[in-house]
Amino acid sequence: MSGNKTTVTIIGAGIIGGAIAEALTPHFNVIATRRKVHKLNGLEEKGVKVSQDNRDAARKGDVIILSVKPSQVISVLKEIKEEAKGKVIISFAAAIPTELMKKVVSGSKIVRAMTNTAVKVRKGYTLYTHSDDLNDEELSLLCTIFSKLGEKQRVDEAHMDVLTAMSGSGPAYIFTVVEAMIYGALREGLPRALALQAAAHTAIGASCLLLESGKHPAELRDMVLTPGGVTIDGIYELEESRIRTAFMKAISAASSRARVLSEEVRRKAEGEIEE
Ligand SMILES: NC(=O)C1=CN([C@@H]2O[C@H](COP(=O)(O)OP(=O)(O)OC[C@H]3O[C@@H](n4cnc5c(N)ncnc54)[C@H](OP(=O)(O)O)[C@@H]3O)[C@@H](O)[C@H]2O)C=CC1
Ligand SMILES: O=C(O)[C@@H]1CCC=N1
Repeated sequence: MSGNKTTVTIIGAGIIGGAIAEALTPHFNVIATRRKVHKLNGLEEKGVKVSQDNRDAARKGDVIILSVKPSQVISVLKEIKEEAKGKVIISFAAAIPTELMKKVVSGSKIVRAMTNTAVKVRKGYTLYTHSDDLNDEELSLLCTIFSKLGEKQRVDEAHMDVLTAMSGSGPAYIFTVVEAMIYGALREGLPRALALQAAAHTAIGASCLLLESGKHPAELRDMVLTPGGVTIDGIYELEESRIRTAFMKAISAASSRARVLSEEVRRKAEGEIEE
C-alpha cells in the first residue's frame, strides 16, 4: 500500500500487461516490469512506475499480476516466490492451471484469469477462477480490478481453455470477419473509411442487440432475412463457404492448442520442481 492506494504490480507489461497497466493507473498505484524496460517509456508517461526488477516490484505490490508468456510463468513465479508470500497473484497466461502455479508458490493465493485486447478501450471480457483461500477483502479487490478492464465473470476452471479460445483469441476472429466485410465492400467500390465504419458499427450493434434482447443469434439472424430480399443471397454464399464449420473448427483448434500448451508447461515445470 502506498499512500491510501493499493499497489498493483504487473510483471511482463507487453501487449496485454501494458493495456492492463493503463486501465488500472487512474485507480491504483501501478508498477510494471519487463526486461527491455525502455519499451515502457510510454507507460511511465501515463503515471505507471516502471522497473526491470521483478523481485523489488513484487515486494512493493499488494497484488501481483503476471502477464508473461505461458512458457515464462513458472520461472517468474520461482523468482518472486519469497516476495509474493501471502499475496494474491493473478495470472493472465493462457493454459496454465492454478494447481500448477500453486505448486510453485504454495504461500501465495492464485487467480487464473483470461481477458482480451479490448482492455485497451476498457471493454475487455475477463473470465477468472481462483483458489479457495482468498478472503472477502481480496475477492472484493479482485472484482474492482477486473471491473476496471471491462466486463468480468467468475467461471469454473474446467472452462478456461475453451474460454481462452473464445474470448482471449476472439478479437482476432472478429477482426477477420470485419476485415473480410471491408474487402467485400471495397470490391463494390465503397470508400475505405466508410466501409470500416459500417463494418465496425454493425458489429457493435449486433452484439448489443444479442446481449440486450436475450434472443438466440439464429432468431436474430432470421429477423434480418426479408423473403426474396437482399440478405438471404449473402447468407446463401456464406453457407456455401461452410462459414459456421470454419468457426467451429477454429474454436476447437485453439482450445486443443491451449490443452497441448498446458501439458507442455506442466511437463517442463514438473521436471524443474523435482530438481
Ligand atoms: N495478447 C492477447 O490478446 C492476450 C494475451 N494473454 C496472455 O498474456 C500473456 C502475455 O501475452 P502478450 O501480452 O500477448 O505477450 P507479450 O510478448 O506482448 O508480453 C509479454 C511480456 O513479458 C515480458 N517478459 C518476458 N520475460 C520476462 C521476465 N522474466 N520478467 C519480466 N517481464 C518479462 C516481455 O518483455 P521483455 O522481453 O522486455 O522482458 C513482454 O513484454 C500470455 O501469457 C498470453 O497467454 C491473455 C489474454 C489476451
Ligand atoms: O494467442 C494466445 O496464445 C493469447 C491467449 C489469448 C489471446 N492471445
